[in-house]
Amino acid sequence: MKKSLKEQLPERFAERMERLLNDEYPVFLNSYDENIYAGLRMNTLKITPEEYLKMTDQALESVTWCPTGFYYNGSREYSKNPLYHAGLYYIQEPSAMFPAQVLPVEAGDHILDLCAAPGGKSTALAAKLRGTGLLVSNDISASRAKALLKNIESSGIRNSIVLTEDPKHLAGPFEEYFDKILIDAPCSGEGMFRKEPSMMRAWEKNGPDFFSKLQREIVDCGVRMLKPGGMMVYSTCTFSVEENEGTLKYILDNYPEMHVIPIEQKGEGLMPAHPEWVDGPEEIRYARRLWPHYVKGEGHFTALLRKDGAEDGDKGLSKMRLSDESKGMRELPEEFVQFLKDGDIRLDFDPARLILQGDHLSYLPENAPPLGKLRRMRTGWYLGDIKKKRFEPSGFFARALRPFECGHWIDLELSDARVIKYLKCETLEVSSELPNGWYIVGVCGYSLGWGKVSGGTLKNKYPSGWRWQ
Ligand SMILES: C[S@@+](CC[C@H](N)C(=O)[O-])C[C@H]1O[C@@H](n2cnc3c(N)ncnc32)[C@H](O)[C@@H]1O
Repeated sequence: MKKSLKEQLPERFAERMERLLNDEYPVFLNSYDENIYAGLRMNTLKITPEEYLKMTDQALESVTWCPTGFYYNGSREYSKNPLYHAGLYYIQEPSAMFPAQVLPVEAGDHILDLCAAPGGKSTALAAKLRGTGLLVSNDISASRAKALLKNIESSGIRNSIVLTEDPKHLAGPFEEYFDKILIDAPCSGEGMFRKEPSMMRAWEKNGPDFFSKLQREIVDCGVRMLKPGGMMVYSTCTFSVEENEGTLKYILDNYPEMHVIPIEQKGEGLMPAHPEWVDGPEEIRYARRLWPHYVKGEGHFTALLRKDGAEDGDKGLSKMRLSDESKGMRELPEEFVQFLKDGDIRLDFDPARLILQGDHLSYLPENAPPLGKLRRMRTGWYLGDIKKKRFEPSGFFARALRPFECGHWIDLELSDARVIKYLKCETLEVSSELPNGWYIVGVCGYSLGWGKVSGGTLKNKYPSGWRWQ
């Protein structure tokens, strides 16, 4: 007979939890018999929750600790919905919405998401920035960062840089550079055993001892990169004391300028952390534990910290120690100008922020830092390629455009069969009256990608890697 989830828990894990939770342990254990919760978070760069709820008859219940988050029934319908493909919402485990919600983001902030793949928290932080400032999303794993890049691009985020560096290589050049930092640390994943039972096997190989050491190395880098007066979120999806209260105690012991501060965001079932478990200072209690027997979500831990010192308001200007090898342009390339004119694109581009790397034309976020030789996947808004004296726009360019920014826009109703055909990269029939040229194909006013019209037929330019399966 197949073992229940409870019976599959690693023995050492079960023993530790029993010791930790005492009388509460049986209730905690029973949570493994309960269903997991599926969540989605609205991408407010594109739509507000109110606008989305008006558009749909879906029954969505609010996540109490995230105003843009909702529970849904877990049906595949949500990931097969063209509105999902248009980047209107991100599918995210409800407890995982808490850390980005907790970071108080202000317009113009320079934010670092240090362990960012696959981008659940980066996409939320970008939405909070509302197109201002800069988001640097980093993950040490280049393979995991591919998913991060796709999520950033399909969410229509223009002001981000995606790096794949070891945090140790970032700490020097970005010393005291960031206003806000989120460290959603690699961890032993105990809080995810119910959702992803395969993590139990991984835990047996590398558990809390392994991860708490790694977390300390990462937070050392994070603290260095935080400006005086800046704020940092530290989060994990594990229960272990070493990786949660233990890492906070490590930060407080080693960096007297860092303090754990109260989290303003309220929500049902959020519980205080436990300084007494590590014989640590009382302020550790401000951090929040999300236990599966108290919240409608998986296990998580989140702390908000502040570094002493006054914020100087001088966002992003710092002692960067890298040379700038990607200089902006003096004027817009001819091919790009022609494309903007033909596609009736109503945006002003500052040539000094345009960079050409090989064929790739990108638009840098305002005051983007020089990156020297740091390993990167994207520098800003990747617009397209200049090839054979022509500009070929990227899917990312399309995704971040809104109807009032582009006159050549073919908008389809959700019920139009051509929407799915488009997402499957098929050719579409369009009105023969449409002048030839590049067009955005949109659904309900939200951009999906490019197409090229010629004599009543639209040649599909949807990125093949994004193809509807
Ligand atoms: C919990 S996951 C991050 C999830 C992500 N924040 C999100 O919301 O989608 C932790 C990430 O840390 C990355 N990681 C592991 N070791 C790292 C290190 N030394 N520096 C930076 N990232 C690291 C892993 O590749 C993994 O993607």
